[in-house]
Amino acid sequence: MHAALMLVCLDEQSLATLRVLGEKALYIQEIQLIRLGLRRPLALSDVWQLPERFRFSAIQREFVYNVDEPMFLLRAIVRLTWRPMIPLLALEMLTELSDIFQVMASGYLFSCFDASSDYPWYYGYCAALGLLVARFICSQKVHISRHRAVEVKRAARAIQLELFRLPLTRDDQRRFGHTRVSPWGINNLERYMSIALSTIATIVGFSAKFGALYYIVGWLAAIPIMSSVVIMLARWGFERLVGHSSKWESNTDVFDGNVSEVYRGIKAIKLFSWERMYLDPKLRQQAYINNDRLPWYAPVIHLNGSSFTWNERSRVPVLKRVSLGAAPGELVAVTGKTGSGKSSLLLSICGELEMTEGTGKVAGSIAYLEQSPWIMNDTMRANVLFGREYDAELFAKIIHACALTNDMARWPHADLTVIGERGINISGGQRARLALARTLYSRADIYVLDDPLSAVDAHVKRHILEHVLLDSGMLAGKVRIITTNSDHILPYAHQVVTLEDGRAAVARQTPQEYQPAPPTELATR
Ligand SMILES: Nc1ncnc2c1ncn2[C@@H]1O[C@H](COP(=O)(O)OP(=O)(O)OP(=O)(O)O)[C@@H](O)[C@H]1O
Repeated sequence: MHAALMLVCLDEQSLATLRVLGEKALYIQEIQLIRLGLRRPLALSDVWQLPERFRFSAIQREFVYNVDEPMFLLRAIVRLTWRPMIPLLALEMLTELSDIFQVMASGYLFSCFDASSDYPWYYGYCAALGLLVARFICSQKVHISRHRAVEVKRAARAIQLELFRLPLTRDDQRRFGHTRVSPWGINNLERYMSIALSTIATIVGFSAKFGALYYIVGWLAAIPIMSSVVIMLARWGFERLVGHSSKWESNTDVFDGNVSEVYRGIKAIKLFSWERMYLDPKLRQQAYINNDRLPWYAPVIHLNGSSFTWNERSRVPVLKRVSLGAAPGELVAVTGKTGSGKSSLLLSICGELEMTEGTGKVAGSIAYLEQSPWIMNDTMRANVLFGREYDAELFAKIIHACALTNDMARWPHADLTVIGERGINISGGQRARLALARTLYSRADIYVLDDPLSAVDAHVKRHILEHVLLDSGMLAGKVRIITTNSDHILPYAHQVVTLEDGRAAVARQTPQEYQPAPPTELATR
């Protein structure tokens, strides 16, 4: 039965697929893989290939994403499911008919035992054989619906992953969040699809049964159908009567749903070997650029009445009941007297301090710039890259933004000059800008910068404000939390957090537009 199911459901690759399935049944591929693994380390290409229609390329061909088309999702579902669903529905119909045939065959079989019956001798054998075959077909009902569930899962996963991936590959403004499909709808796609398809299967099954019964008993066939409808209505009414779940229950449902959604997504990527496609560096780069197009994945900071302590034992809070939120594109300036807890607030956001009270959420990758940055005994370039891949264009952009171009020109080997303990000495200002460049190169979602301008002179300060920190700079669109002991940055911030004895007063404001100073030769310190 399984082989029959595979044969009718698979496309032109069915024979190859069946061979693979046969090998799988005998564990031939696993044994070969183990033997290969004993000889040398395994690579991704050593793992056996999936059948063609399960491959990502096949799914991409079937699925054409178009946000302008209102029925695109329905169309995608139909395109992805109709081919395997038709034979499955036909088989479901066959099982329903076998149900009826079973009753009829039993009737014939019993009548053969009647001494007065004038049926020929082989009639009973045929009825018994028919009964056996009908019972076998009926017993396959569960496998057919399981097969349907697998098909639904595959189609739903493919659509979900494409809905997530495709907007990342686009440069235009067709955002994921702008589709007509809500995130909740996408998360529950599999459930909706399986409800819709089982409804279709039920209708098909009912029709088949009704047709067969009508053929045998005429309009009396309507009685079981009517009773099924009455039972369904009664069940629906009963569920409405007692099924009002509490808000807590529904919130738990949403939470559970989201967590299992994440697990299912990971499983699907692994199961269908789609990692390679997701590891495409171009896609990752685009995902980084378009990150703000995904509103529910956007990096955020949200502290609600949160207290933090340095000392896990005494739990004396250094920050008391801080409430603070920051969204992408916001610059938050943190100010206060020395020792008021500015650095502690930044480290709390980085997750370094223990939260003793309240709630807190920080979503997104964080780049942290400490007050006294550490410089490696290595080249200037290595100090900026910090183990990351060299991107000449980005590197040059960052060097200019951090006002390091002139310094680099004066060093004997430019960016390959060795600096640090045994290299040339660099000033405090150069050290600060080098560390800032390293922070920028990390390309994080959230930038947590502890007094980045404290060691640089007024000219350089203006340059960095304009080219890096403010809305005109490289970090525009990012969450920026910056501590400062001077007033330079405050007018340009979206929020000003004033700390006093660990308590935070948060003031929202409309940031002033930065007026760039006329270009001058940058002095370095
Ligand atoms: N690593 C640490 N371990 C224990 N306590 C610390 C630590 N760092 C800071 N503190 C304490 O936390 C409190 C706030 O210090 P924090 O460095 O956050 O202040 P600040 O406002 O950043 O000061 P400054 O402007 O001088 O940098 C101080 O009482 C300090 O002693």
